[in-house]
Amino acid sequence: MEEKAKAEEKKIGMTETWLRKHRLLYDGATRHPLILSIRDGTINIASFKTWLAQDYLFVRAFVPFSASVLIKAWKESDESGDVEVILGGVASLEDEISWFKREANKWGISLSDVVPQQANINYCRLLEKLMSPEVEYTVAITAFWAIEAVYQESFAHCIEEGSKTPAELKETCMRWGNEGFGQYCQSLQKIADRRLQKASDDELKKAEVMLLSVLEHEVEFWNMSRGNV
Ligand SMILES: Cc1ncc(CN)c(N)n1
Repeated sequence: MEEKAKAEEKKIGMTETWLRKHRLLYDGATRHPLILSIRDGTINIASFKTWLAQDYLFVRAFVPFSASVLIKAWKESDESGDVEVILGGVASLEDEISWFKREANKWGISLSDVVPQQANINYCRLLEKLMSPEVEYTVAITAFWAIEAVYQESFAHCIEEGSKTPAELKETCMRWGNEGFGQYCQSLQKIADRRLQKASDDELKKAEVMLLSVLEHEVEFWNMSRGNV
């Protein structure tokens, strides 16, 4: 039976079907040693600072990518509600960038001196490719959901009961691990599932390959902090 029919039979979306199929890679992205070290309190602060500085640069590139998804939703979506959901995400990025600046200041990081590492350059390149008008909305929204979901799952794990996350890192974990962000990710997942249900086989293949690419880039992104271990 083809995957789409299997998903329908099990009453789960295509994204969940893919996450089950690629569990190992998804766990690699959401249960990375950096995340586990935050959760168990053994984090090396230099690793955290590397992640923070690199992620600031990533988020700056994530702004135009998010805007490009918004444009695709406006042009291609069959449901007007998609625009509101994505707009909410775009709007929150201004606050996120301000937060990065404050947080960097707190840790004595000069953001203007941060040089992007190769994994970051590669990931930002992927975002740029996704911004192309040739990339279908279905593929772009799948990537958008996956990028946000990895952070949500990762940081939510650090604030679950029993975690020993250091007090000074709790705010960072709350930023992506909070319930509101979780609901936003679920809304994105619903949009992606709705689009994938109607997608052609060719689009489905492209979206699945894109999901794998996002997960691989996320793992590489976390790995940058290993230079400090
Ligand atoms: C690498 C990365 N991936 C995802 C997110 C969440 N927007 C982020 N800030 N940085």
